[in-house]
Amino acid sequence: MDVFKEFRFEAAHLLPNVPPGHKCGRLHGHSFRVEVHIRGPVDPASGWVLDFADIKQAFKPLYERLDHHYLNEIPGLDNPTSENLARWIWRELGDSLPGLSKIVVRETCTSGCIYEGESD
Ligand SMILES: Nc1nc2c(c(=O)[nH]1)N=C([C@H](O)[C@H](O)COP(=O)(O)OP(=O)(O)OP(=O)(O)O)CN2
Ligand SMILES: [Zn+2]
Repeated sequence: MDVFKEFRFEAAHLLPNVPPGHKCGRLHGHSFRVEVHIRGPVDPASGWVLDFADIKQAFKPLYERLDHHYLNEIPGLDNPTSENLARWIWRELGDSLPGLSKIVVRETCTSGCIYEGESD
């Protein structure tokens, strides 16, 4: 079964590799939403796959680095597309979250990406 926790943060970015005149080449901000999904069996004693609080704890250091920051200045996020942000979050969470199965990044109400690991 999958469980997930959603996080929200505010951040600024620009996309350095878009064609000249593209709106995303200009500095702008988003209220990003990120879902962190964990897959595993439901423990019969606790009745859960993983305590939601454990996901929150694992994401906290990333939240501190992302919220109200300029994403382009974060090492590894010099081209902070939704796709690169999802991959960066996956890698940064690393071994701290066994069973990590999916990262969903929503950049706006209408756009985002779903990342399910290095094979993507
Ligand atoms: N595949 C991707 N395409 C785009 C990304 C991205 O990360 N991956 N990012 C952007 C921009 O950052 C932009 O801020 C968001 O794009 P968009 O959905 O076009 O934003 P709008 O608010 O203009 O969306 P509408 O709902 O169409 O008004 C661009 N592309
Ligand atoms: Zn943007």
